[in-house]
Amino acid sequence: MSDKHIQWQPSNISKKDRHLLNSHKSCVLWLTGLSGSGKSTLAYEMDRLLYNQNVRSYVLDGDNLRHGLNGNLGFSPEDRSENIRRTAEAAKLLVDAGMIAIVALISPYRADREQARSLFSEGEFIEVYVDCPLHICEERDPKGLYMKARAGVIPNFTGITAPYEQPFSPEIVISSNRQSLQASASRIYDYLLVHQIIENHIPGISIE
Ligand SMILES: Nc1ncnc2c1ncn2[C@@H]1O[C@H](COP(=O)(O)OS(=O)(=O)O)[C@@H](OP(=O)(O)O)[C@H]1O
Ligand SMILES: Nc1ncnc2c1ncn2[C@@H]1O[C@H](COP(=O)(O)OP(=O)(O)O)[C@@H](O)[C@H]1O
Repeated sequence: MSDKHIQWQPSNISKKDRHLLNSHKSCVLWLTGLSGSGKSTLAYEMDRLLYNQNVRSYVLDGDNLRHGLNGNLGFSPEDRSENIRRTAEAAKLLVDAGMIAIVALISPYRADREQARSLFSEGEFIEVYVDCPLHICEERDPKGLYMKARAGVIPNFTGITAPYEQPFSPEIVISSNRQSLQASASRIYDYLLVHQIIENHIPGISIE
């Protein structure tokens, strides 16, 4: 809650000025989906793709944020809401700084995602549903967490003992069990081009 004695300090440089400097617009790519659906893999692939096209981007990954900014939060519905609120505020700062913020959070509740969306202007919040059937995520189990959740070692595990609410109308749907990683990244890249958030840039430094 903001205090009535705290005033907003305006900047001399607008978001539009930063877009001019960067030669691209800014937005948030909000990747939501089950654990193991491929959010982090896709987020970092997008980051590399954008970097190689001279586009400023940065990944806010749930696991990483829970080591610092969100380190005091657990997995109750209230803590997940707070996790999403803080991450959305951090993404808003990156968008204000002229960057493409790539958020990879399970963000299982629709209401929390809608709250996050409400912080942004029209067209700035791009919800990407990383769709993957639970049984495939469980087969992948890249961190062995589903096994622990089934064994009762991890409580409130999304998809097993806690809910995941699918988005009703995400801007982009990725089926990570049917599309390759490269095809998924290209799909998002094309969305950014079509919506004139980025243009085809002259490639700069290349990261393999
Ligand atoms: N109970 C429970 N449920 C779901 N996930 C769990 C849980 N406990 C730990 N983990 C690990 O934490 C990562 C999810 O963190 P998020 O910040 O993305 O979650 S949330 O958006 O607040 O729901 C998640 O990362 P991803 O697998 O990358 O999604 C897990 O590695
Ligand atoms: N098309 C795909 N897109 C993303 N990940 C994929 C794909 N196919 C297989 N995978 C694998 O699925 C796993 C997804 O793990 P991760 O990216 O950590 O998911 P999440 O961040 O959603 O928990 C990785 O081991 C990745 O290699």
